[in-house]
Amino acid sequence: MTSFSNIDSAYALATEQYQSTGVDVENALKQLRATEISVHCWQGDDVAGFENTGGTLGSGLAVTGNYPGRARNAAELRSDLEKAYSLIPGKHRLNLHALYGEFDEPVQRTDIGVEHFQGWIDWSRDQGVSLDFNPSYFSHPLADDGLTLAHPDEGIREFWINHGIACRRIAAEMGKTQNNPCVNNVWVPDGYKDSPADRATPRYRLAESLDRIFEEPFDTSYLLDAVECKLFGIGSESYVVGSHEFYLGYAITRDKVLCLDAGHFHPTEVISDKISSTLMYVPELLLHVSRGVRWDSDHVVTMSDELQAIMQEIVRGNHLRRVHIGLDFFDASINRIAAWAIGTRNTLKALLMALLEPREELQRLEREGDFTARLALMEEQKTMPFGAVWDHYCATSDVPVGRQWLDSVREYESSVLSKRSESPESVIA
Ligand SMILES: C[C@H](O)[C@H](O)[C@@H](O)C(=O)CO
Ligand SMILES: [Mn+2]
Repeated sequence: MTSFSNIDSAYALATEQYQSTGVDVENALKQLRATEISVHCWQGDDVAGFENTGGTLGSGLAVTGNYPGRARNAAELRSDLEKAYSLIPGKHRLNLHALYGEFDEPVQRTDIGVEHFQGWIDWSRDQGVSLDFNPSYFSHPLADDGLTLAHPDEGIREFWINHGIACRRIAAEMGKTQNNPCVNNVWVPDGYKDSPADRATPRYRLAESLDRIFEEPFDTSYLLDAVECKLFGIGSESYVVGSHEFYLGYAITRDKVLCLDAGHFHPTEVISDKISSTLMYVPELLLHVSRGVRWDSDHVVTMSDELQAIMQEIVRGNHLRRVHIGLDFFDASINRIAAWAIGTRNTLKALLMALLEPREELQRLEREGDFTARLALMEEQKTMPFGAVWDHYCATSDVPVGRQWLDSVREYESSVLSKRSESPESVIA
């Protein structure tokens, strides 16, 4: 275990070293502390939610693994989230899906209201955790054929439009209560497994449905509408109605937040290179920080080159105020709280690394055409004592330093998670 005096002296040495490159470590930590990551609720229960309809996850989403201890109700999910937040330095948000409402009896998705989320709103106030929201266009009989807002059947389309309208109202209430904008992100699975005969008409239908959903005006100081594209999913391998080009055009023409999910593009295509260009035309971005592996877009976030590039882009472009950083992964093959801790800590670490770059110097060298020095300094940066600054940040934020967080997860696993039944039985609490 690292002692506090070792952490302090390593931090003092690191600060000196960063200072010699012109980097103000305290200022970097101030910016890090001010950045709230929107932690997604669905890692905690394998995207099951609390509708208790017995339906299975579908619409191109799949969670693999059967690690014991999945949260089976809102009380368990909140307890697990509190545990996860206690391992992550800083104050962060919670990203809720509509199917995580608390329902005493079956409620149609068109009829959900803020009352079904009062438990979450009260919890969020007590915890000082602001909420973001998402309509749920999956795990429902009316989404079983893979079409929702672009469905050719008007009645089905209408159902999903009304779900979208209900969700915006809930999100707006959340935003008002917490006194900061709730980002309400729309992702629909719509697409075809095989080559479509008509690529255009479903896209017109999707745009029309979205326009209907967004008709009701809300102040952007408490509701921000975001739209999320995808290249392909399971069952929509040949065609996705809401492609990148579709939503880029939609967000630009309707002044909406564009969501870029790191797992939603071709494996050789990266979202880090899309941040600066899309921000020229849309007001703000929402990122779903994720990690694609082959066909799966949702692995736990690791300290990959792309994660670092995403954070570098945000910081180098001075975009922190216009980019909402959310997470999107689900892994049921490992301890779910550890998954949250690993993914969120990595996201913050990558952001801190980016904040510790001598960016003015790097950009000056580039302007002057000194690409030799630019490359040399970028490479030197990789062996700077970043870990000492991170450890200091964790210690001063009262969260475990280094690998100690894992002990805390293990303790929770044996005292809480292991007591949960393996059956998918749901307990209303
Ligand atoms: C559960 C989320 O809404 C979902 O992961 C969505 O954001 C997505 O990325 C679908 O592939
Ligand atoms: Mn996503």
